[in-house]
Amino acid sequence: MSGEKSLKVALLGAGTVGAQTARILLDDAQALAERSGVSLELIGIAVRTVDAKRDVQLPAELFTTDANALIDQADVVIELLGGLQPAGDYIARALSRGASVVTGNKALIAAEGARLNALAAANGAQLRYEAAVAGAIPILRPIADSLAGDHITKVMGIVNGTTNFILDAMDSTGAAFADVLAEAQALGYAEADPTADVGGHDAAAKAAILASLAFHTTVSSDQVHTEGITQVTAEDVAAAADAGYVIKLLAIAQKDEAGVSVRVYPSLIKRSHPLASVRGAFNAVFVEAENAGDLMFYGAGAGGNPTASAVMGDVVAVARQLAAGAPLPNGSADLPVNLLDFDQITTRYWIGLSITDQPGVLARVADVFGTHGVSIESMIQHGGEGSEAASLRILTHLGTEAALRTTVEALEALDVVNTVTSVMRVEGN
Ligand SMILES: NC(=O)C1=CN([C@@H]2O[C@H](COP(=O)(O)OP(=O)(O)OC[C@H]3O[C@@H](n4cnc5c(N)ncnc54)[C@H](O)[C@@H]3O)[C@@H](O)[C@H]2O)C=CC1
Ligand SMILES: N[C@@H](CC=O)C(=O)O
Ligand code: NA
Repeated sequence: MSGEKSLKVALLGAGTVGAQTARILLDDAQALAERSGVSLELIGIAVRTVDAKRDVQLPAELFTTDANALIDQADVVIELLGGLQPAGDYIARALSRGASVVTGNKALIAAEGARLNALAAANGAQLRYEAAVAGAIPILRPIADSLAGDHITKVMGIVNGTTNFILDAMDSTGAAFADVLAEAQALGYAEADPTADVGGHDAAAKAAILASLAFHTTVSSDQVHTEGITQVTAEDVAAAADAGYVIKLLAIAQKDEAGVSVRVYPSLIKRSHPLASVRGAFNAVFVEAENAGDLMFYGAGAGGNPTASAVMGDVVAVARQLAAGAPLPNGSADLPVNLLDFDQITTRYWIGLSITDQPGVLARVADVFGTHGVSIESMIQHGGEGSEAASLRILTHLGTEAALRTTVEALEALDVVNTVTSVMRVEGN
């Protein structure tokens, strides 16, 4: 396709992100042509319903319900439908005929990225997905290109806008999470099925993509230890605040001599930590590399316009490469991965207990921690006077997940413990 003065662009989907992408393609056509070295002609938009109400007024003649016919005429296909299918088949169809693809579909890339990347390479096509991780933030290209001469050891960040929006509102207004979720959905941050957000699966897909690129390997979302925020209560948020912490859903990909660990869970971080000030639907990602040291990337992690910006950045990158007829860069996603068992991970923990307040109870609880090799940093008790139950929040020093699991099991079996109300990790310094 090199040497063409115009590239035919097919858009699949005109939802939150697709509609804004179409707007930019149409409104900024001249600037995009100048930056790409080739003009980008939007030849059609595949949708389910041609006359559905949309966020942006778009020319009716562009709409079609025949995605396959549209893909078969395109040089570049932008997939913004979401979900594994039919998005996966559409992308494979495009790549198989040598058309390049830009997508924001983290669920699909985290599940089938290796196969689709191989298909792209085999057909001389490009597959780009900057929008899939942390919305508008340029993070995949910095990891894959700017840091290609370094060794990344850790990527840690807030990569889901919906859950950050919810946790931030719970922290600043004391709201319960169900009340804030509807607002995040209305603002276009949430996935079509918001359980992907609140269950941590969206962040897990992003963590898998980050780990794959950072460590030049293939990690899929089902290899990511995943916990969401559905169990986080207003009481947890308030107790964390009292202790000087804020709760954030973190995605962490880490590599050392022992192996690679990729995990997503709600974590306490100190209020003075830079991630604590990431508010609303904003995202932030820390990258640690051997030579570069610490880097931080921050910006809008969700929403139509920010995500469309990342999509369009990829479209221009694809177009430049096609216009130049340059050979595709070599990827290096083929190193074997030694994924650590989650039990081997070491962090600090914050454990909430409802206890029967009676003499000697604290000593018995402390003894359980000691017996399982988890050392306590601090213990805070609330309530209990004049009533039977008291709440206890315990912060530990470093311990393994295996030790934590057996500690929690032993606590649950203790007659003075009514329930273990929460178990969270503490991250950052
Ligand atoms: N909304 C956001 O903030 C972000 C979204 N993304 C990703 O971008 C993609 C699109 O997300 P949104 O625009 O938010 O979703 P959306 O649900 O607003 O839009 C998707 C559109 O595709 C249409 N669609 C779905 N299946 C179809 C099919 N088989 N044929 C024709 N049309 C079909 C839907 O009717 C809907 O209009 C997803 O992969 C999502 O994960 C990525 C980053 C941020
Ligand atoms: N639902 C996602 C959208 C962007 O990836 C989020 O909330 O971050
Ligand atoms: Na991004």
